[in-house]
Amino acid sequence: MVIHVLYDACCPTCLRAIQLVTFREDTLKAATTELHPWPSAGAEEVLRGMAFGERPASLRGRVWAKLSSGLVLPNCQEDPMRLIYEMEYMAFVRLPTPQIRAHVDEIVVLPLERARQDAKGRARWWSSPSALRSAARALASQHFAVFDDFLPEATCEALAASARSARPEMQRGATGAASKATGTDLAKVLNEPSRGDVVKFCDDGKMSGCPELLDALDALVEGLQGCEETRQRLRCVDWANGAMFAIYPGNASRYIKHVDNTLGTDGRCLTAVLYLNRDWTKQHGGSLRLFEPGMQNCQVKRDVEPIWNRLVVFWSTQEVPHEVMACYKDRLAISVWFLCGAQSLRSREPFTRLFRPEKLRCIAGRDRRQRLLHAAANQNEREALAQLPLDCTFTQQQLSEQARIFHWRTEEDVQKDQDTEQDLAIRTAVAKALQGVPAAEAFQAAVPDKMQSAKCSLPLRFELVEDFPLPRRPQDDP
Ligand SMILES: O=C(O)CCC(=O)C(=O)O
Ligand SMILES: [Fe+2]
Repeated sequence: MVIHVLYDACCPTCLRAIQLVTFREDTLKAATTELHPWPSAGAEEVLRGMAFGERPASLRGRVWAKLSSGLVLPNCQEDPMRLIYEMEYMAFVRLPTPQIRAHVDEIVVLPLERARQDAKGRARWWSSPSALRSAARALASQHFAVFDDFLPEATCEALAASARSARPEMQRGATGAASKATGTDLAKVLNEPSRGDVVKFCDDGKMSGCPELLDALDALVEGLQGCEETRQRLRCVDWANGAMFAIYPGNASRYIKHVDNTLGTDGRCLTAVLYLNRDWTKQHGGSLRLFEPGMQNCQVKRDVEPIWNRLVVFWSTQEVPHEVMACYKDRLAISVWFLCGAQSLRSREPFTRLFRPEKLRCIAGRDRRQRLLHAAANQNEREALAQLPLDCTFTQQQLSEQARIFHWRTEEDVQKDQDTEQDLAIRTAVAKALQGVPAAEAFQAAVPDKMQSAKCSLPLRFELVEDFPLPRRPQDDP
């Protein structure tokens, strides 16, 4: 299980990228890659193993990698950190120990499973007070909850049929980078192997099965709002976007580890995903992998298989980094995000979406105006909100005014606040190494002591945190 890396051995840019990879491999103290200079017999062998569509026309000036899942990462010479991310993942990822597994099952899986069985096939079994309480406890303590048999069978069938008929219109799912890219950059970002699904948003909620799905999800969220453990957190969660139909089309497609609401500014509070895959087995891959809190955390909390009529809900925050593991068969998922009005008021994009009823609906038939006012932090904000039309596009002048009243912050400002000194140091070091400074030297200067002996196993790509507590390997457990 290694990453096969093919590179043009005569290209200086490729060689610098490979130097960085070699440096990281040494400091990881784990064999994660096999390097194949091109041209060579070894490189030809790896190329022969690639499906026709994945094979580069030529490796001149290029670094390509083939991951152990079979997925191909093209053009790593442009961004070697993508490859280093994969190496770090292999070296650091820790599967749940039997103890973690038992603990998570005890809190999250078993209570809801018991409630489901006790309900003996009753529709909306999850809406009983005791089931809701179990779900609220699971969310509060482990940040996620799983519900099997969530919808009536006929609704699932309708949704699956909707997905099949929408498939020709589905487009590659976008990662955060897409919002900043334009033109050819955008095309590149949308062809990323980091996210391989095709998606379609059902904004008007009219696709067959959608009204029933949204109605059930609203009822669930409303139920959770009545539970002590989740009441405060869901206090201003009155909003939801249209359902996103997503198909991962096999071929080792996946969605790498991420947090939905990365900066905690886009308004998303709770993620709900319904899976509609019959006869799904382990061989098909495609589990939703949930990690312990913090993007740098490599400890897996639980893998959830995307089986027919299973709903998983989790916080959209840094508490739940997650990924979709490589899929080897079509995998259908429908996601809906529930948003917090109070958070949405604090920055421009989320704010303006509150005034676009065709993009963002108020859940459970609630009154838009009333929920807007409820989200306000003070009288001044309430007065401003009371005057705005509920469906409006803002002029520049209006936007400046709202920015002042609601103290909007830009993503860049928030990102800067969240960047640690080490993040900056690493970015600088990587840039230097790519300009030709020997990697050891670049990192020595930029991250003094951090890359030395005992601490050298820290992830580069994730935040470098002082004394980062590396989860223990399962076999280290007493
Ligand atoms: O399909 C899934 O299991 C989760 C997808 C996901 O993480 C996302 O679209 O943000
Ligand atoms: Fe996600």
